[in-house]
Amino acid sequence: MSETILELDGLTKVYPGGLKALDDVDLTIRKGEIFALLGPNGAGKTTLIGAVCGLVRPSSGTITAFGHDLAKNWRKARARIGLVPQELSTDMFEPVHRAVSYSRGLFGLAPDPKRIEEILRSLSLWDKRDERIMALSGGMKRRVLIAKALAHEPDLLFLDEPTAGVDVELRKGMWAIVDEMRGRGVTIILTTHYIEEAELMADRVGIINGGKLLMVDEKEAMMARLGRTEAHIALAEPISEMPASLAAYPIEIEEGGKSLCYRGGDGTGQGKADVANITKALIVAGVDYTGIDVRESSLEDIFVSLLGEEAAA
Ligand SMILES: Nc1ncnc2c1ncn2[C@@H]1O[C@H](COP(=O)(O)OP(=O)(O)OP(=O)(O)O)[C@@H](O)[C@H]1O
Repeated sequence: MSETILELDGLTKVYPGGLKALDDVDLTIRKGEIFALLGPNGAGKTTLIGAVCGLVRPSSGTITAFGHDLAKNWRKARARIGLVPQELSTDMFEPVHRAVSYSRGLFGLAPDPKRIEEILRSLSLWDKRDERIMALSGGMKRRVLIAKALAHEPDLLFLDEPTAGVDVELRKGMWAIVDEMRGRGVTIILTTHYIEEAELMADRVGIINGGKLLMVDEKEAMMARLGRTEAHIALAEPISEMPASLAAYPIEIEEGGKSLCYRGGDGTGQGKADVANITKALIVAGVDYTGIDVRESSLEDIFVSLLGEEAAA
């Protein structure tokens, strides 16, 4: 088990006015992992990041980063944490290079032009280094945000919706950058609406809604535990009754008898095996079919059904 670098214990934030944006959140982040925090709008993701980065004062609970209690020793821990916020709020009039160098200095690190050049080059910003940030495209501005966060060589990096509103190409570029940072041993916590992004990048996933962390698990384990298989079998002739040999399966007659729908399995291949057995049983029962469409559920299906269950509870 690798080293814990961030620990939230009972973290709660109640905003003035009474809104509970974080509700007793416990979370442990391990060195080197990519953790995706998934949640709908207003779930509390940005508040959680803000609490760790010193932008939001927790109402109760503790945050321990790199062994320091943030309430007592904020500066030491904060110097090792980078934040790529959703939007650029300052520096608009500054040239790229100066803004990024300045970010490094903010954390008390000595100037290191070589390192800044390396960062700017890796983000394809070197050619733009003398341009004012305001003159850059949205995608380039986002890269500047990343460059600023990397300038002080953080060990823990927060990416708040890194690819919201960016085109597919830049999104892929961003994933490549995240991958490269992972390779350098940086621990990454990213928030995202794009579940595909979590599915692709994350080692572990946390699902947050209404300030509550509903579930945290290894991505693969979550998908195996909560995943389902859905199969639609189109029949050659409509049927009105299910063959008796299929009674034990989670299967229903749909489309007025024209198709059968199987919803079951456990995300580990059981569903596919069931579907194979069902098709054999259909042949034995003399029910002919013309096509089968099998789909394994995605993290998105799991996410949607978890939120749905919570709303129904
Ligand atoms: N400064 C504030 N004062 C009062 N309420 C706030 C403040 N900041 C956030 N909130 C509220 O707290 C809740 C959580 O907001 P937060 O920004 O953390 O959610 P989020 O998960 O990051 O959402 P999004 O995906 O839309 O960015 C929301 O209901 C929001 O309106």
